[in-house]
Amino acid sequence: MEPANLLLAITDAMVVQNGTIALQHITFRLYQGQQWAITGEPETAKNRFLQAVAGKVAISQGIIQHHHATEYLQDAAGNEGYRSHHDLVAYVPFHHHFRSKNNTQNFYYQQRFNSADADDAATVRELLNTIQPKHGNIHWTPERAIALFNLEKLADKALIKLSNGETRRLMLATALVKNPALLLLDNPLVGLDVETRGRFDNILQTIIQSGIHVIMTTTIREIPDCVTHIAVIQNDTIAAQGPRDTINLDKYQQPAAGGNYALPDTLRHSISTLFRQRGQQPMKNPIVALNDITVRYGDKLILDKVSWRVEQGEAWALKGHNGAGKSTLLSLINGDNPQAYSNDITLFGRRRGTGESIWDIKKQIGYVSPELHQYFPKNQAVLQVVLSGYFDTVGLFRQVTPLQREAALQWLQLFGLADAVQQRLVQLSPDRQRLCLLARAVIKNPNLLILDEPCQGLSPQHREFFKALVDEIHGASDTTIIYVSHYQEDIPSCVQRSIKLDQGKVVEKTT
Ligand SMILES: Nc1ncnc2c1ncn2[C@@H]1O[C@H](COP(=O)(O)OP(=O)(O)OP(=O)(O)O)[C@@H](O)[C@H]1O
Repeated sequence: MEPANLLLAITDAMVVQNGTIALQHITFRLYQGQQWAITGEPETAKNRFLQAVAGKVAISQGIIQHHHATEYLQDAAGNEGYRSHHDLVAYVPFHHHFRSKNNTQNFYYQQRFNSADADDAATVRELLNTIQPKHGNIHWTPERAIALFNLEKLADKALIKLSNGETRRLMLATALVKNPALLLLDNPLVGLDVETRGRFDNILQTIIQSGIHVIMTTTIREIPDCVTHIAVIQNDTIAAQGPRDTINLDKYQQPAAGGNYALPDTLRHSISTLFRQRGQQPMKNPIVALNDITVRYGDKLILDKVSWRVEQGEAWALKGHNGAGKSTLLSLINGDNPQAYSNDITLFGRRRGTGESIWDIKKQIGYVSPELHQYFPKNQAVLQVVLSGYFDTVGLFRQVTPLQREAALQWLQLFGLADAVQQRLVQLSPDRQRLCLLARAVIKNPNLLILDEPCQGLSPQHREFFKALVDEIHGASDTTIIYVSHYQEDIPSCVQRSIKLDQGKVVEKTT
């Protein structure tokens, strides 16, 4: 007989993915009143842990018992309808799966910037109103969830129009409106700005006080105060678990997270060779010149008289809160926003709207962003994804040369993805998918690298690796860099200039 306060029991579970063991010997108990953080590395294993509890991946050995649902399932006896413990579990994944109103298509990546296309998308409130908890115990109404996540001003906005951070907040609200007993959060702080992260502990407290139990994956640096218990994953199993004050987290911090990561000499050599191999065409300055840029959708002003000049070889941080206008600004530079034509923009020494094609612009730019990651078709092989970076397409539709193929394999090797070359992107965990897209961004040795939250969801080790890589690329070439991050410590040291937006206005510039 299990104790009455045992809510979830996992016993000797194993998860196998693509023929490889992702997790094994997992034994875990969640008791009433406990809130758990699952930390450690790799991201894949943490992610699979949550997915196994959520029932998104099957365990191939062991048992998972949802005792929290016992009463709910017993109540069903004789009742209409099918009941499952899934009704009481809400899982917030890294990526959203919001669909258009007619439910037939996913959004596409530039859709947001073509506002006329957005009519098919439900609004925030409409989406929340469609969620019907299967049980009668409703505390979290759509309005309460909107208030908790500060979504009031966005409530009547189409989902597609939301910024990355706004979307993350909506995903959390969506899960809450399901009124779950168990809330599973996959890296919930990722993509949130400093202010929202500061409020996150209070938000979680409020959720917990309403009777919900939380299990979240997170990095060691970001375990919220209200977490009572910690499990540390190492490789494919739980290396330590227990009450928060009994776990010596220092033991599990990767040394690389200290910020002194140095690329091994062999890697540095490979990078400068890869960059020299292709060379860059001489460029006309300025790389970017924006003059009094204004972007508006309906009566909403998104960018308000923004001026900014970026010269070749400069490295800039683009800062600002969620919804400040950063991605919109970048969409003007990388050719994804039709409002570029009605503004005074010069790119790579040429005024926009003077006969250049979008492809002329894109071929100068290596780009990665949360939106690109979200919408990138994930059924292609990793090698193809990286190779598509040569052609600025989101799929590989052309023949590649043996040299290009060789370079792609080298980049994959550098990014630690050599074992995944033939796998489809979807088979990789989100952090490895991100690495693959980063390799895709750098492969053609672009004149301008636009890195919009490139480290989002990466492990501390991968983050440090990537920062060192950007420094190396910047040192080895005169690549211009625009870098967006909500974490100061994620910005590589070569990035010395910064511009900050607040509600679409430039409020700070450091040159
Ligand atoms: N087509 C559109 N119609 C109306 N509003 C829009 C549209 N596209 C974007 N917005 C709004 O413009 C604002 C700026 O969005 P943007 O994605 O540029 O922000 P951001 O600074 O990149 O935010 P984050 O840090 O969350 O990624 C947001 O409030 C967003 O909801």
